[in-house]
Amino acid sequence: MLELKNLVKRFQTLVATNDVTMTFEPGMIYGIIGPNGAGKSTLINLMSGSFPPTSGEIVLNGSAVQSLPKHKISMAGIARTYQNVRLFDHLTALENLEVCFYPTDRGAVWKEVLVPGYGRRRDRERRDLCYAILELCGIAQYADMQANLLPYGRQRILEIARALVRDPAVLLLDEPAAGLNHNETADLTSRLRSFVKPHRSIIVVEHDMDLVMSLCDWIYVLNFGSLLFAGTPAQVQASEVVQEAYLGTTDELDEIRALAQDRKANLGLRANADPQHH
Ligand SMILES: Nc1ncnc2c1ncn2[C@@H]1O[C@H](COP(=O)(O)OP(=O)(O)OP(=O)(O)O)[C@@H](O)[C@H]1O
Repeated sequence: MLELKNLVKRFQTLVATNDVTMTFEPGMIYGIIGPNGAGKSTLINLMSGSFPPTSGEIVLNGSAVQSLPKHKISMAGIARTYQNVRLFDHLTALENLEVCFYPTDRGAVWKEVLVPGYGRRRDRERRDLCYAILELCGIAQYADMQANLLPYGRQRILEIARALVRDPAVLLLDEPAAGLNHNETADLTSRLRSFVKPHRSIIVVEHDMDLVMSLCDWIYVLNFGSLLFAGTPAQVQASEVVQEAYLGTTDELDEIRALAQDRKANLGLRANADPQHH
């Protein structure tokens, strides 16, 4: 279980995260929504250790992790993806997953010397595991293709596949549907459901309301850095406080949907125009 306790993040005078307390139970998919600048990305950056909170606690399965460096938070079981694709462009899809094992390979060097065949067997096991994750993500046919040559939608799934390699307790997805077309988004939605595990929470920050409402078990709504509302998708949709503060009047809902679509399309165009983009 992941708990945020009275989390605060200040950037000079700006309070980007204002006394936020949230709980994420395993086996559930959570959405974090809110208007532009509400503090969604800041929250993901805090949870994944990209920067430390000004105050408050982040507790993963009973241990406070807010002071740990980013790689230790990742090893503790919090994995993330980014708004923009950050793959190793010139490695294959499979290699992009395999590299996740290397920074924590201490001790294995001795075993490779002392135990005949150890290195080869370990590499094969890892390769099989990575291939199985590509299969789970529906992209095994791209295993040997250089990452930057994959279609954009597949690159986004590959990022999620990479985040799954170490079997994380928490999977943080920052705008996973950005740049995806309608069919790709529908495919992503059903795949994300299959990534839920009894020991894992999935947390999605997303502007695509259809995806959030159809996918998430529980939604946290942020506004000006503070937690405005928490509830099921139905409760969020019915909430007047959310409609007023976030969605505006119900008449504006279609407009907001159209804006979200534009944003997705723009991100997709940008990514397609620049496959080297990080
Ligand atoms: N590194 C930073 N330095 C200074 N201010 C920042 C930094 N990161 C975010 N902010 C500010 O914190 C506030 C929250 O930003 P954040 O990106 O978390 O919002 P968001 O809800 O993710 O927005 P969007 O939906 O547009 O991505 C904004 O006012 C933003 O300008």
